[in-house]
Amino acid sequence: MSSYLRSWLGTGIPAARPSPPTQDDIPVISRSSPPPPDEEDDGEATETEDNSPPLFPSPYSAQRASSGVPRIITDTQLMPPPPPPQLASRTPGVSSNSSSLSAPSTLAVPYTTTKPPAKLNTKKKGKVALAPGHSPLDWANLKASGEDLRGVDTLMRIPPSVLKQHNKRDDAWTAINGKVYNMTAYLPFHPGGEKELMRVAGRDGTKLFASTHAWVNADFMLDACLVGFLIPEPST
Ligand code: HEM
Repeated sequence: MSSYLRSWLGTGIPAARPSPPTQDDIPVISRSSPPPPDEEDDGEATETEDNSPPLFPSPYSAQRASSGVPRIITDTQLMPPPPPPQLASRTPGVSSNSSSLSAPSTLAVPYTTTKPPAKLNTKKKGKVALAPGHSPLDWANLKASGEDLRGVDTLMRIPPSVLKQHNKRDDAWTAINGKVYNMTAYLPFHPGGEKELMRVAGRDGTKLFASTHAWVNADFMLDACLVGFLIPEPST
């Protein structure tokens, strides 16, 4: 049994010992311990309660006598730690691995924090400052007011030649997706400005409208301004 324990406890302990420990090398055990086996033991429990666990190895075991208290081998003793990374000479975001084909170092600073942000398209997209009382909400209120924004009594079939005549600021029509709108009242409400809106006055503005803001619902914005439907030019 003791040889088994010795082999178990001896795992990882350097084989070469300077000299076998003497009795003086064995640590003094100061706590109350069971009497040595050669002392008399009447087998009765002691009166004071002793809840301390027995010492291991047993204070009088051959194991303790021969080798002293076994050393506890730590992981560091078994396997030396890796060499420290060259933190001082490290360039943030650049892998210390020289191979360009290798995977990026996990210590590398995330790409997003090292790369300067791509230049945002700061070019003004053309939103203009609308005059007071010409916000989108004001336009919605004007539409709902019931005021006549069409300028015509009935919906018409409008050929391009007729549309072309309504190309002035005070009389501006345009066709979008086959519907013709009188956009005169809307001009000061247009977030892109009157000038841009006038580019489609008197003509089919479907293409320009869609390429500028396909997300805008022209049918909803100008429903109160509908004057008719675009038809092909009648042949003469
Ligand atoms: C005739 C129908 C049109 C209507 C109902 C209309 C409506 C609108 C609306 C609601 C916005 C605000 C969009 C937003 O904030 O997302 C807007 C912005 C704009 N519109 Fe129009 N628009 C029309 C035609 C045009 C045309 C023909 C042009 C000419 C290029 C144009 C140029 C612009 C521009 C440059 C902006 C600012 C875009 C931005 O800020 O991103 N619009 N328009």
